[in-house]
Amino acid sequence: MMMGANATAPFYIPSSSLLSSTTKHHLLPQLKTTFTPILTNSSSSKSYYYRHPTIGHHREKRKLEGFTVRTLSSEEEEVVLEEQKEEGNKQLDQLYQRIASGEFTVNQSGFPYSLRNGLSKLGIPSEILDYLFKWDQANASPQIPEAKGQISAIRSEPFFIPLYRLYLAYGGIFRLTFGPKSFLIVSDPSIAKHILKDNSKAYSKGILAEILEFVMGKGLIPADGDVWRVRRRAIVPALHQKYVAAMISLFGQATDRLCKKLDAAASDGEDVEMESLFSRLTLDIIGKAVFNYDFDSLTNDAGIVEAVYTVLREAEDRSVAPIPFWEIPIWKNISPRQKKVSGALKLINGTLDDLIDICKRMVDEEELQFHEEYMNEQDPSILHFLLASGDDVSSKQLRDDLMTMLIAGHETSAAVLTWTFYLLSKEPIVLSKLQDEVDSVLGDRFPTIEDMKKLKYTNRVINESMRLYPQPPVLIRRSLEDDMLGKYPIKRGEDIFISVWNLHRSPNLWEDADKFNPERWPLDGPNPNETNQNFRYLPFGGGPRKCVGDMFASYETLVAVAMLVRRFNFEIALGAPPEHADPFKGPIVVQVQMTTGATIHTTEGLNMTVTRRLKPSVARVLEMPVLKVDVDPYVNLSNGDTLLSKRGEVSSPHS
Ligand code: HEM
Repeated sequence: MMMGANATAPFYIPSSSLLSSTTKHHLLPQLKTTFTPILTNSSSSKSYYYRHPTIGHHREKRKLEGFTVRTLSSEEEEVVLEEQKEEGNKQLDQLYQRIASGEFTVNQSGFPYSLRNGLSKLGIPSEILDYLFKWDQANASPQIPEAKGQISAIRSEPFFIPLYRLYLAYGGIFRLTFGPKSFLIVSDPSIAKHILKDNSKAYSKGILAEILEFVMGKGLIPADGDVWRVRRRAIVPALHQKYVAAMISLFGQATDRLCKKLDAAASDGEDVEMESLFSRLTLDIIGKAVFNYDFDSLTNDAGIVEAVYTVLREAEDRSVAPIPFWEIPIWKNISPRQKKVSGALKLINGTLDDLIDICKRMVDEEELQFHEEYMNEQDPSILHFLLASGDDVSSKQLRDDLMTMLIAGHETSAAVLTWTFYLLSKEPIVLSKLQDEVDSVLGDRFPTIEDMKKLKYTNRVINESMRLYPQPPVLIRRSLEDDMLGKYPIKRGEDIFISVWNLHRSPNLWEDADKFNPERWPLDGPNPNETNQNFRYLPFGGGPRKCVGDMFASYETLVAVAMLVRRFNFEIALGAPPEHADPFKGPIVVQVQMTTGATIHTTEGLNMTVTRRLKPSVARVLEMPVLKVDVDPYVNLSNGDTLLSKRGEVSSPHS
């Protein structure tokens, strides 16, 4: 699809006088789907502004016949952006006023506090009160700043967004109270390091373990204490270097299947919903990698694939549910949804048991010489390694671990890919730089382990995407004993959210924190991680419970991004969900909305238009005199392609 000359210029539908309120009522919903509002009913001008990337397209223009529509001049555009910014500031001011009014602040209790409060109301200046109550302050421990609110305030948007606003107001640690529930929200790198690494023994997975029990049992993510120690020691060796290197060809083959699907969509001119495709890509990969099972979910939707998604959605819904409805005994038996979840779990568990049996038989028949980098060529899966290692474990525990890895290694990688492509669609310069690197490193080959080090810029793009969209956006812990967090004492049993989102987007820790800027990570610098970034960057967590699949996931996303951008260009599709001005970020426009379960999802999918790329080298050849031969490069082929596009497209990679 060609872009018009004013491709990104906002359009302006002059004031409401042109649109009667009935017309507006009937037409605006329609216009909204076609022309995305960047600000409606602005207070100063009562006008409607629209921005649409393909406004130059004839079909779109016709929809506005009967209305005066014109492009905003650059001065007008500035006014619009200024208005947006003002609107954002106004809302932020309102939030601060509400905070200052004490709406969110829990009253401290006790006689000294009441006395001080009473004297203050009588007009005694605060300096005098400070002097009088010095003894009280000296004896009391510092109190963690406290905020309270309505659960509905958090449920209207992804919960980490209000947590970010409260962080800006309350700082690196504060208590958030909703009715009887209370959480500590940590957004300070040194406190995060203390909890995750320095004093990690004093913390458990808390609520997370309770929520995930139904699906992961005592698998590695929810497990604590001895079970965790034993299982971690058994599983980590299975992800040795030789295994991860072997996985690279699996990543390549799976991505190639996705390329074929996109190829078909590009030929048919159909838009594609990339979020679900990424989810299927990573499900296919993790199934093979963990227990040698081909879900083939890119072509198959039924049975086990549907069961996996039923269970995943349930786990995600439970993780953001205000009350544990699933614990109501009668609910389990009568709720159709809960019955569906039980059925799905039964099917998955049965399949896993079968796979464990098959693998056990394979291991029994094998002439086995187990060593550190052991790998069965026919079945390099983690399950095969564990059984061959003589892992002395119950079938239930093994199943819990497999299920944990299936979930942990699936939605996370899919979410990283989704948001990376979303970010790339917004920054064509980054995309073309990325394509240059991939062209020169890979050519038409499948990627190999050696390429992983060479795809430096691709890696930086993914590092930056994981900074802006960390998966998961918060890490959950519970204190097992009294402890000190910074200068604040805390009691045993505190539920803690470490907001990776806040750490990764803190204006105090990052320059232009909200900007997608892969260049912030120098190509010749170290690969950023929690250690060299002093716990301000935690894409894979940190300390003893750091992700066991970090290298696996890094290579998986590298291969997928490299192979996809080599072959295609990606743009947000026409008719994708409207852009919304985010009042808290001034003129920055978010086009794809977020929602959460365990990872950050889009609300309506990532709809993209995918077009095949022309190889730069071919384009250059075509500019040369060679073109004088009798072949018209633009001649139409029977399938609607031109010869140019046929020749210029990057062919399917071959090993
Ligand atoms: C880009 C993809 C991935 C991201 C962003 C990611 C992120 C994380 C994070 C942040 C943690 C720490 C959780 C915490 O401290 O509470 C974690 C733990 C874990 N991850 Fe990943 N992960 C990814 C891929 C994978 C893959 C592919 C696997 C398996 C092959 C995996 C397996 C695990 C396991 C088993 C744990 C728990 C470790 C433990 O508690 O000892 N992850 N992951």
